[in-house]
Amino acid sequence: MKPTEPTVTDCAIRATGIVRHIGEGDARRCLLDNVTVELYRGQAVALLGPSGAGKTSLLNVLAGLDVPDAGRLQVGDQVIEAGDKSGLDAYRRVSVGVVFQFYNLISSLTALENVLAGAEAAGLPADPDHARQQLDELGLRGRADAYPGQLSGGEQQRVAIARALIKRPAVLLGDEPTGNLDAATGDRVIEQLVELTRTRGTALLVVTHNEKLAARFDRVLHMVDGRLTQGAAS
Ligand SMILES: Nc1ncnc2c1ncn2[C@@H]1O[C@H](COP(=O)(O)OP(=O)(O)OP(=O)(O)O)[C@@H](O)[C@H]1O
Repeated sequence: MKPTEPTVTDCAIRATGIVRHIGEGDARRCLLDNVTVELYRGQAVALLGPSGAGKTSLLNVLAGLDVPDAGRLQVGDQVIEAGDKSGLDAYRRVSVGVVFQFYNLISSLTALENVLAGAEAAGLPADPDHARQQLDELGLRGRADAYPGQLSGGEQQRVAIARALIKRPAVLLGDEPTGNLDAATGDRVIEQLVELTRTRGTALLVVTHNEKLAARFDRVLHMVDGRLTQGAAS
């Protein structure tokens, strides 16, 4: 079931007028050209576009990993202007979870310890019961004490999702989170992500090349040459 039409108060994060360049002098080029986008609580959004369109660049700005040259991020009452480093650090730590194509789990830590590391990075107390519950929610009951090397790709990605969600971020971002998985496993991971988005009221944005997967989302954004061409308004 799709969520009801979002209202302005359902906005989890708003990025306004985001501009990002890279390089100097003649080599300077524009990666993000005045991008404005809103993500809503409980709404799953896919970001499609050709290779080099700027999808990862946008995700990295929304994740607080890259600093834009201009524009602002707004989450709840908090407004972070371009250049506000401490605001961006707090935003990244508290408000955003990110999952990547290659999971980025710490191989010397168990699944449970990886999830606890996600809580600690957000300044939350390490609560093993809560971390176990988070793993259970992702269908990983009984796998908490396994190391990443003992888990399948799909299981590792679900641990990475649990690690990102343990702090209950306002927004969860995925950069090709199924890119390293077979089609059936990728499908199940997306299904779980969309389901969790709805049950928890998190906003979800997933970069994908896969148009079939994109059809599983509530809304699809298209990016070309650093601009959102379709779907930026909900
Ligand atoms: N650090 C960087 N230095 C130089 N160029 C960069 C850098 N990061 C990105 N680019 C360039 O910016 C453009 C946008 O890259 P980006 O990774 O955001 O695109 P994308 O849409 O995610 O592509 P893909 O689908 O292939 O992952 C590309 O032309 C890329 O080569």
